[in-house]
Amino acid sequence: MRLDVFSIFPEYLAALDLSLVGKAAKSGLLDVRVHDLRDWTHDRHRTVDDTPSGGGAGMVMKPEPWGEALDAVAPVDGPAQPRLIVPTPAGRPFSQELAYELAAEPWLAFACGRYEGIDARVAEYAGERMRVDEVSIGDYVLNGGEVAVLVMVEAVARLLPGVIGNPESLAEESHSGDGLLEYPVYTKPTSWRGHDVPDVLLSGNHALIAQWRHDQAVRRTAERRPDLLAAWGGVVAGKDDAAA
Ligand SMILES: CC(C)N1CCN(Cc2ccc(Cn3ccc4ccc(-c5n[nH]c(N)c5C#N)cc43)cc2)CC1
Repeated sequence: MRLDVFSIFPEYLAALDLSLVGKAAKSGLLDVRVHDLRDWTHDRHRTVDDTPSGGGAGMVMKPEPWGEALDAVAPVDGPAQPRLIVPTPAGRPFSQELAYELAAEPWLAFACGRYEGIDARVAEYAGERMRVDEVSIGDYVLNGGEVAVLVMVEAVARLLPGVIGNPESLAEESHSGDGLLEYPVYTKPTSWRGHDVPDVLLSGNHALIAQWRHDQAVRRTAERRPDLLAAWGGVVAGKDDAAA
């Protein structure tokens, strides 16, 4: 997979050189290219913003640098086009489902806006030749799209074959698989500062362990994400499961 990221703070994306995404890039599973949007400005101040049409607070990102950047990186007459992801508070919710969908794409491009956002004509223009998704990572306000891109790239990259060591763990995660939050995890020592690993996990009885983990997942989901529990609609083994 090829990933292009456009930002006026390219150093913000240095985190993509680290850990899981960094290893995937070094191994050739990912081709990550970060671009400074100001490379497509032509004035002395490398201007990327201007006042909002119609008035209002703040500044809006000018369309010209974006148009030139997209044309340079994904030429109109090129052999392929990326799927363009534009983080915005007004976007469709990012989800594990969308992460899986994006993980199947050969080429993604991310447009990191700043100020009050990007001139709307940029998405319109790009939409004439590539799929454009305006996406939000949650109902809270950030100052720009870079953090959202780091979130989405990590969520997508870890789904790519060969990126994480144990693909089986993907099936048991929250927001994947059975729709429940995952159960609490423990490791050694079995007793730590007066807190013990639950006995069932030391029993060696895999059926009991599986049931306990399921019950814990249902309880956690009921406590923290009742909306997921409703969607899950699964059979709760005992009436006390969710309350246990
Ligand atoms: C009335 C008028 C003055 N208000 C002006 C502020 N408007 C909302 C507003 C607020 C902040 C920003 C800053 N910003 C610039 C690019 C950008 C990309 C993503 C996000 C972002 N925030 N939260 C998320 N989940 C995001 C994602 N994904 C934020 C971004 C952009 C836009 C609401 C209207």
